[in-house]
Amino acid sequence: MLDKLKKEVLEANLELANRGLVVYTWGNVSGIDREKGLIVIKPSGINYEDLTLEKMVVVDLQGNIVEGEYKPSSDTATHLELYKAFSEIGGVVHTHSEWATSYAQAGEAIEPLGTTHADYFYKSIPCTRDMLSSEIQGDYERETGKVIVETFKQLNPMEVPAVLVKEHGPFTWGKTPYDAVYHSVVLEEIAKIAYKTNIIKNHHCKHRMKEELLDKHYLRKHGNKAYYGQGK
Ligand SMILES: O=C(CO)[C@@H](O)[C@H](O)COP(=O)(O)O
Repeated sequence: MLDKLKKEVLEANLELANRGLVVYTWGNVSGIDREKGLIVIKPSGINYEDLTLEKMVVVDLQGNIVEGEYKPSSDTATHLELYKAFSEIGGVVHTHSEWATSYAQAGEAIEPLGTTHADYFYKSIPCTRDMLSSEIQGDYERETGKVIVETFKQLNPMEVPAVLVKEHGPFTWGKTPYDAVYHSVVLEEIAKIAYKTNIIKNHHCKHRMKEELLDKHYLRKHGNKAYYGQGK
């Protein structure tokens, strides 16, 4: 059952690892067959290199295991909330990738700073609000999904296919599991570039080496003449 989707989800999980977005068993990818109302997701706690088609887990939209010997990812309830709320998505990814997770832990959105961002995400990439104690103590993963959906009340999830869950990490989505992984890879790059852009903007021109040291080294290497004087 769902052999094609299982293959897509397996390959998407392996792509996540190949792209260096996950360490050990962190993160997970799922895909949905909307006609059947079934979701294929990574098994919980299994290393990426040990993943096989047979180990993929099939659940229904209530999270009941329909097929598979392993426990579904501990984030399954979050994935399910997103599939229920975002009708156009076909795949969901969660990672703890370094740069996007750093923004999530800091509780900071990633603002659009250049065309690289704008090519993939229309507006800021939001960070969710603080979770309430009742949400944390309750079904945290389901409540995480509901808070993500709440964050997108005024946003189109197909225009901004990513979110930073505060004090946790990023979730991305797309029309297919591969599409969702693609957005995770792009998100990580954009987070890295955004951080470095902000560092440059806040610290640039505040520092310059000593002029005499610049002169001494450059002129010593270039025959005591500035390039224009070498006549070459
Ligand atoms: O966010 C978390 C833990 O903080 C999870 O995503 C783990 O990183 C992976 O859990 P499984 O998918 O293996 O249950």
